[in-house]
Amino acid sequence: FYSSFPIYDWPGYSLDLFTYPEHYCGDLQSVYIPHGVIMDRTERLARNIMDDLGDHDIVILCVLKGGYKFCADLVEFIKALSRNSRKSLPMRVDFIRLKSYLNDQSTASLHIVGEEDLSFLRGKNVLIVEAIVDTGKTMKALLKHVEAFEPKMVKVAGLLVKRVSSGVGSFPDYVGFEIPNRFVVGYALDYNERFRDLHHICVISEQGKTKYKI
Ligand SMILES: Oc1ncnc2c1N=NC2
Repeated sequence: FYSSFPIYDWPGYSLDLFTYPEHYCGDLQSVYIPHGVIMDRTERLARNIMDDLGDHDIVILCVLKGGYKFCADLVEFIKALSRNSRKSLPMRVDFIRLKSYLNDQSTASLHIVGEEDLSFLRGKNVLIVEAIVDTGKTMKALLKHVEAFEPKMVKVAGLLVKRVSSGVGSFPDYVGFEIPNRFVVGYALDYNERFRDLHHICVISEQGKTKYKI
């Protein structure tokens, strides 16, 4: 898979080039992926998904909480394609809530919050939509859990992929951006529930990590 950033150690854009909430002043290091770029990449992923799955009936399984923005925007682009092209993709949208990070460390265990029964996936084509696949441990555990309900097919769309190439995890079928091992926030990605109200995907600063550390 080609790396989406030609130079691996891309530092991100200066914060002075964009707008972001005043209450995060000092808590961010750089704008890593501006909102507009996220949207343009998501639009192309929607076309790839439609090309592959346009003749299926699928269930979108949105992984909360971090995946809610990516999922909402991806579904909007798929809807736009379905009403403006010969192909259309009947979709149902369902949600699963995972909690796997404390501060910026994975807690390794897959913790499903709330409903664990996914029997509605039986015999269905499932597209799991997640904001970030880091080591891949969470996604591997989630795939095992989903497959136990015998879906017809399971595909994964991940906006960001970090270290899965060296980790235990499986590579998503649709990837927005491959990024180096930096802790990023924004576009619903959080650090201890903060920064979900940030438009762009940004690199958190040391001050931000300290300020919101639990
Ligand atoms: O960079 C990250 N930012 C937010 N959440 C997670 C990250 N990596 N794994 C989970």
